[in-house]
Amino acid sequence: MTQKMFITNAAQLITMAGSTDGPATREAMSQLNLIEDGSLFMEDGKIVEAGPDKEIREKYQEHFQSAEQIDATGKIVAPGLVDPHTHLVHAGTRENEYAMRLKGRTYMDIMQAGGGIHATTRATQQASHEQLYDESKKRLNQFLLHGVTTVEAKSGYGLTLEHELKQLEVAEQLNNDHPVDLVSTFMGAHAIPMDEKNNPDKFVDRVIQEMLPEVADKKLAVFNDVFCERGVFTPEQSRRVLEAGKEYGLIPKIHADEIEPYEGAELAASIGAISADHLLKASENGIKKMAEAGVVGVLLPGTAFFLMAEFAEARKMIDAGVAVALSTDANPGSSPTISLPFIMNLGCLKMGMTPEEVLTATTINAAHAIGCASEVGSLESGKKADVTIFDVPNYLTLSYKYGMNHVDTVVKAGIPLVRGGQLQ
Ligand SMILES: N=CN[C@@H](CCC(=O)O)C(=O)O
Ligand SMILES: [Zn+2]
Repeated sequence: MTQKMFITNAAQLITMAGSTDGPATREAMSQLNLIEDGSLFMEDGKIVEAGPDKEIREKYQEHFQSAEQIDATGKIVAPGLVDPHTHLVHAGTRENEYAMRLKGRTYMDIMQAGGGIHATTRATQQASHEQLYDESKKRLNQFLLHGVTTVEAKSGYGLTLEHELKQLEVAEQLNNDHPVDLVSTFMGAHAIPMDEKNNPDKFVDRVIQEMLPEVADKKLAVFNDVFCERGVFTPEQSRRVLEAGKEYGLIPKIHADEIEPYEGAELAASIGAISADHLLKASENGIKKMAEAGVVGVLLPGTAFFLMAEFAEARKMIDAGVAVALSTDANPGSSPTISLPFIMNLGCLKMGMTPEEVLTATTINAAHAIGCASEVGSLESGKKADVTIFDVPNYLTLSYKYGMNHVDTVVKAGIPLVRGGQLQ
C-alpha cells in the first residue's frame, strides 16, 4: 500500500526551490520561493508537489481520503534542516575546559597541554562501540527535535586505525538504525597524538598509508577532512592528506583558518574541496579563490560564540560570491550545541546575514556542502519528504524569538517522527 500525506494550510511554505543544480550564491541566497497558504503532497516518502493550498487540494483530491493530513494553519513549513558539519560521534564532555577558558585559558593552549581534542580522544578510545552509539543516538534525537533531518558526522577522536574505524562504524550503524540520515567524513588528521607530537609527518604518513585505505575499502566515509591550523597540521601536510584521500575517491573538506589565518581557504580552492569550514580568519584572497572555485563556505558561528572569538565575515563572503552554509559544529569542546535554529539566530545577529540567507544556509546550501542536494534541502518534486514545521506565523519569527525551540512537527521520508515538539 502506498503511504500518502498532505501538509495543508501552511501560513508560509518555504520551498527553497531552484538551487538544486548548484548552491545559491549572492541574491539567490535570499530566494525562499515561499508560498503563502501553501500545501504539500507526499507519497511513499517523496515529495510529489508543493503549491498553493487550493491548487494542491484540487489536483490531488482523489488521494485526500486515504492520506494522512497534517494541518499547518498558523505555522511555517520548511525543508528538514541539514547540518553539514558535526563531530556527532564522541564520548564525554569538557565542561572543565569551559570553566578554564572563562578564567582566561585559550582553546589552543588547553589542547597543546594535552586537553581539548586529546581529552575527547582519550574518552572516545576508551569507550565501547555500544557506549559511543548510545551517547551519539541521544544527540541525534536532539537534532531531530530541533528540526534537523540530515547530519554530517566526522571521525577524528580515534586517531588510530582501530578507533577511527570504531567511530565511523558507529556512524554507519546509526545511519542504518536511526531515521535521521548521516553522511560520514573521515578526519584521521584532526590532531597529532600527544606521543607523536615531535614527529607529525610520521603521523601524517600513518593517516595516509594505514587509515585512508581501510576507511575507503570499508566504504565508511564520503569525505576526508583535516584540521589545517598553526600547531596542528600545516597547509603542506593538509594538502598531502587531502590529495591522498582523493586517490581513494574521498572528497576533500577542510577545517580552515579557524584560529589564525593560515591559507586554508586558498588550499580548499586549489585542491577542489567541496567545502571549507570555519573561516573566521580567512583572507580576502582566500575568499575570492573560494568563490571562483565554487567551494561552499560552511560557517560555524556557535564556535565563535562559545570560544568568544570574532565571527566569520559572512556578509563579505556572500557579497564576494561564496555560497555560504551554516552548521552547529556540534562537538564537546568548541561548540557543544545541537541547535541549528540557534545557529541561524547567530548568523543574523552576529554575522550580518539576513533571515532569508540563514534559511538557505541551513537547507539547500548545507545540502550542497555534503553532496546531497539532489535528495534533500528543498521541497521539490522527487526529493525526500523531509519536512520541518515550526510553530511560528512567519519565518522572521524564527530568528526573532531566539534561544527557544519552535519545532512542532518533523516528517522524515514521509513519516512523522516529531509531533507537538515531542519525539513519537
Ligand atoms: N577545530 C577543530 N575541531 C573541532 C573541535 C573539536 C574539539 O574541540 O573537540 C571544531 O571544528 O571546532
Ligand atoms: Zn569541526
